[in-house]
Amino acid sequence: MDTHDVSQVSEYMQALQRQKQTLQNAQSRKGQKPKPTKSRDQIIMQFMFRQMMGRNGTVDGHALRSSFVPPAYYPSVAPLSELKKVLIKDLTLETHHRGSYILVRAVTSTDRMTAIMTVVEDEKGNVLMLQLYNQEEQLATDGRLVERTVMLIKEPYLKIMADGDYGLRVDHLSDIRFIPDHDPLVPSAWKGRSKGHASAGFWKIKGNDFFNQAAYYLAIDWYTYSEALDSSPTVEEGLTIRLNRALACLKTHQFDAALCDVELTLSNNGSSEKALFRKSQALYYLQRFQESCEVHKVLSNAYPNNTAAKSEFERAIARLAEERSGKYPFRGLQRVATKRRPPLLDHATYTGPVSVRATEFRGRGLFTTEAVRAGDLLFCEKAFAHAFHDDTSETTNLSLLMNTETQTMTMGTQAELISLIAQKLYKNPSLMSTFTDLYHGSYTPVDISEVDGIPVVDTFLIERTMSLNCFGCPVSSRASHIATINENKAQLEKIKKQFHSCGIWPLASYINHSCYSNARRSFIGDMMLVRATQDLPPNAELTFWYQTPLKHDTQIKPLKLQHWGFQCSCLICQDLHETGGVDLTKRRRLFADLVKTHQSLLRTRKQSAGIAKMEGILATLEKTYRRPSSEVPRLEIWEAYLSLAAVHATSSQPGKAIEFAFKTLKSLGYVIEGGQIPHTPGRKLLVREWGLMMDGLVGCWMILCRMYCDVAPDLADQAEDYARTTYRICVGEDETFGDTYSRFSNQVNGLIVA
Ligand SMILES: C[S@@+](CC[C@H](N)C(=O)[O-])C[C@H]1O[C@@H](n2cnc3c(N)ncnc32)[C@H](O)[C@@H]1O
Repeated sequence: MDTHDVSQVSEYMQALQRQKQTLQNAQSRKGQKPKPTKSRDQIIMQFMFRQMMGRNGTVDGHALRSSFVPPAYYPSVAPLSELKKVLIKDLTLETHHRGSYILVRAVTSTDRMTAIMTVVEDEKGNVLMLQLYNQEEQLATDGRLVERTVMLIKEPYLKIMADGDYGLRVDHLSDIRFIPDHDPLVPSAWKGRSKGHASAGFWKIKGNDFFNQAAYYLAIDWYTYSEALDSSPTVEEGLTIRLNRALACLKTHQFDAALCDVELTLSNNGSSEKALFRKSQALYYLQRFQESCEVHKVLSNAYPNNTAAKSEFERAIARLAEERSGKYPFRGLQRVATKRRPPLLDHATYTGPVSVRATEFRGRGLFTTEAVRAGDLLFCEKAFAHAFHDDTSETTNLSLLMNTETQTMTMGTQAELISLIAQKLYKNPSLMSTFTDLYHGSYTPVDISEVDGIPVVDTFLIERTMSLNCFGCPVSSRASHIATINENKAQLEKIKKQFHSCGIWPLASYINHSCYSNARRSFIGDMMLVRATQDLPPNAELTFWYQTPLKHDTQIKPLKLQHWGFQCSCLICQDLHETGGVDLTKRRRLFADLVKTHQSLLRTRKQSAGIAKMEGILATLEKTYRRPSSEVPRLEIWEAYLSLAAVHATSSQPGKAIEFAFKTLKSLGYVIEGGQIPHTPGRKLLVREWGLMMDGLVGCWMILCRMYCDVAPDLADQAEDYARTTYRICVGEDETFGDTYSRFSNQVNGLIVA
């Protein structure tokens, strides 16, 4: 949704076709034995040369990676004890070697492209390229994967790589294990100097050394040896080691594991200060704020002088309050979102009056649980995962993600988002169902969630789910709103690029699409806010746009929603479908004429002829609609009306300006009572029914407010209130309304920021 889909762009379609051809060629060799054309030394030299030479193509001056999603295959769900060891010579091309595992050792350092790459050898000294997908970047830098690291790959997949060489490709995090030196699986020829019988204290000190060097994964390994080996730690030592490991787990975002370690410590010593503190932290980062506060309560009673714990307690209390009330310090959120990179905000999810239920025809949907008013906050959700693209930075994480099976291509941070989700689930399996419950089309996942005590994470399930549920997002909807209103091309272009950032918001993912939507999403950093755009009764199904219908310069035609496998059947789409060919052709012609006349009106000083022409076209265009606008909004004409309202406001014609502002609102389905000129004092301005929500409507209400100041002052505040509500819906909050709009602005639409 709002991602940069380039599936229909010919330049990229060719790349997709080429990739398909490469795959087909590779498939034709499936099952064959590889015929190596390069010696071990040549493969290693070539890899090191590429490491030195650097990267591939650029887009808009930025390096662009291509990321190909291979044909989907399942992660290994077999316990290691059931797998048979094989060597490189036993592998065949384009084959998933089910029932086997291979043990390899890195013979080079790593290189980071779309995957982390290294050359590996088996026990016979034969070598292959190894491509590890979806791993966190630190894997290549924090000491976990260096020359001589031993790895076990379950059910290995040997493929022909893009350059024709052979490589082991690992897409699923749970298919690879990094094997410590002391492990019995490591062949004696590869073992370093054995430290197998050192004391628990020795292992702990080694772990602490790594911890102090911020090599947290290695620290965890050493702490773990001290438990696993026969080093007979004392009870005291065992508890300390667990506590240290819990801290290293917190540092590496393995909150489930941290909880597990502290729980064990607390079962021995229920009042351990460190264990309580670490527990409260793990719960906080798992967003279990209520539980975190409960642990903090115990902690603060037992250790009232722990100042660090006190401030963390305050933080947890603030999150709990947000979670319960939906009240946020929005101005502060906006400030942090524009400064922090990536713009990840430390705030809680608020779930308002909504719940997920089955719909009649479109799977599950999100419904109101009570009556809500236009502008009400339905929920404010922290991203489950968020991949940020910083357009101002020299380095980039942009990639072209291509899936030949689903024929889709997106330009942006989707490839990174897949990796982030995979890592999060692998590290915290307690969060698995939040993501895997989301809609994933026809993909059938494996039904095993854990093997040998390790979570099974299916990258292809993540990819399918991500592609159907991912939202493109700006850093702040306020910035996009301002750029839209200013029609600042350069800024709009920049904002559009920011939609290369994307994320997953699970609750929002249950909202189905309708062009005639009744809810709207906005973003502040990685928080998505969804507000009602209409007054809604209880049990109303919420809908928003997957794509904005009829954006500037687009044709009158239904949205392309094939990617999600449905056609919109809302009233607008039904009406478009039912409108006869003659009327539609006429509407298209008139619309094109309107856009042209509008553009020349903006360029000329002598506006009267242009205004008259536009009014004439609009009057004829109105006749091509069969149903009243209160039933079916008229998406093609509201902008022209708004423009005319602005023109009349500029030339101090309040009557005309108010008339066209009302026509703008009416064309979008609004039903308004009162407010017409001449005004009867005491008669209120009331939106009886809200129509479609557009950014431009804030300015429309501000035009009304300013005109009323002259001709019906008692209505000015009401119009401004509607402007504020409209702003709140579009931007997410209204704390910054006064910083953005004013009735005393130089611009007729009230905007006061450039
Ligand atoms: C992001 S999910 C929305 C939640 C989904 N309905 C569920 O059951 O989880 C997107 C999928 O919902 C369905 N969907 C959304 N809007 C729809 C609509 N207007 N008509 C039919 N199906 C729709 C499509 O299957 C689409 O691929």
